[in-house]
Amino acid sequence: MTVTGSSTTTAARSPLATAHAQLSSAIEILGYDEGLHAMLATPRREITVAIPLRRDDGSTELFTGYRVQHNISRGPGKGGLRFAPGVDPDEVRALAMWMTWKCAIVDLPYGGAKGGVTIDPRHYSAAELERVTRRYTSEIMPMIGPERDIMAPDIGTDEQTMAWVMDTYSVNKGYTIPAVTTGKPVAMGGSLGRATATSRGVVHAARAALADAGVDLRDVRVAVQGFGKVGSHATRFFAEAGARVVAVSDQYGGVQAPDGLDVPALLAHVAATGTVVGFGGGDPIDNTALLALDVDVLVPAAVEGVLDEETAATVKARWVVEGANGPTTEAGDQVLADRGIVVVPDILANAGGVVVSYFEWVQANQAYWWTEPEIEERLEQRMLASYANVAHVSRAEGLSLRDAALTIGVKRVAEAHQIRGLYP
Ligand SMILES: NC(=O)C1=CN([C@@H]2O[C@H](COP(=O)(O)OP(=O)(O)OC[C@H]3O[C@@H](n4cnc5c(N)ncnc54)[C@H](OP(=O)(O)O)[C@@H]3O)[C@@H](O)[C@H]2O)C=CC1
Ligand SMILES: O=C(O)CCC(=O)C(=O)O
Repeated sequence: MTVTGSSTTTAARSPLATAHAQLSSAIEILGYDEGLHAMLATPRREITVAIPLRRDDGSTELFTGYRVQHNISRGPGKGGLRFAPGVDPDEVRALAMWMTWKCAIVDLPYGGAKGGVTIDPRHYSAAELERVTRRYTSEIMPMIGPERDIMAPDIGTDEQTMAWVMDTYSVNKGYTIPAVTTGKPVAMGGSLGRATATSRGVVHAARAALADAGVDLRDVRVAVQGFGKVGSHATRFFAEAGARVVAVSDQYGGVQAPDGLDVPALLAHVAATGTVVGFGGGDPIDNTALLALDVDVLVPAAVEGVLDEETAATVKARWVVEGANGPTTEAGDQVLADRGIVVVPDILANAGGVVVSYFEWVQANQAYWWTEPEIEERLEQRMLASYANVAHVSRAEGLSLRDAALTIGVKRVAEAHQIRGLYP
């Protein structure tokens, strides 16, 4: 297949190579032809923008930003904005493609999109990050909007970033348009429950997968890689549900305690120091060793590609529940499958965030706000129903959970194309 607009010569471990391999697998299972394959593999629209920054010290730096709308057949583009030093166009394309399948799997009226800026936010002041965010937003303005493409936080961005995007967009339009972003502060149109939604969804998905094997969450040991917005709340919810969280990490390193970490004390340590490293209630562990710990459930909740052919061979967990997007490479996936390890895939396991983003968008469009119990209940229903559907297809068709989820998502998107008359 020749795919225009995206590199097919990406290194075997790149997120885009992984995303393309996953799509190819779904296309083969579904028996779709090469024309449809090429269309589903190719982003509908992309923009690359230059972002000059006047630094606080008066010097100037230039950054590059991207927004990719992978698919918009089921509705507007939807997906996060990432600030990280490794952001490149192919990574954003992969992340946008995963958003398309994810939104379709949990049956949201959205396509898939993603954005990124190649910047390490740890090295810039809040005022500098605000200027970068506003310039990025101004540059991509023609592509976004509540009916076109709706942004949310991802790695290196947060609710403050979404407030700046929303304000920049609104000021340019001349009136307040809260529905252009989700994951905003609750005080200005954000939804209750969005900040914790991805993590709650991860725990719902883990609980459902364990239940399929007759295992209770209270009887498992969990390791979580990544202690940001997804990993930190997931750690808390696993512990609150009675699981024993025995290891966590961030990009500086990790901490383990075989009898279980004291999670409230760990959260207090991170609030005080900004890292899990140095927590007195455990021993140091590095990120690679964490993946190989003797646990029941492993939750990669940091970056892509950490479970490759080599590291997957060291995993001792029975379940890998993907909080991060794309943590497992194609080769890593095969190794895990060969070893009988159940992978609850990212496009299902971490969909809780976009589900509550959808709730936030609906609330903003109606200017009517739901209660937290309403949101939590609807999130749980959506996650469990989506998991049940994926598990059913997996059993009925003899597919891995990833292939089952992919075929559901890809099929729904292909059907939208066919019904709208865009294909054939
Ligand atoms: N936020 C959301 O709602 C959603 C996020 N996701 C995905 O979840 C993952 C995490 O996102 P999020 O929590 O929002 O991002 P954050 O920026 O809040 O946190 C990222 C975490 O990963 C750690 N990290 C970064 N690089 C590495 C590394 N090389 N090894 C180990 N840890 C590392 C960071 O460490 P440090 O704290 O030291 O910087 C931080 O703890 C991403 O894959 C994202 O796409 C998926 C769905 C929704
Ligand atoms: O909440 C959203 O809109 C998207 C979150 C996101 O970027 C993701 O699910 O990967």
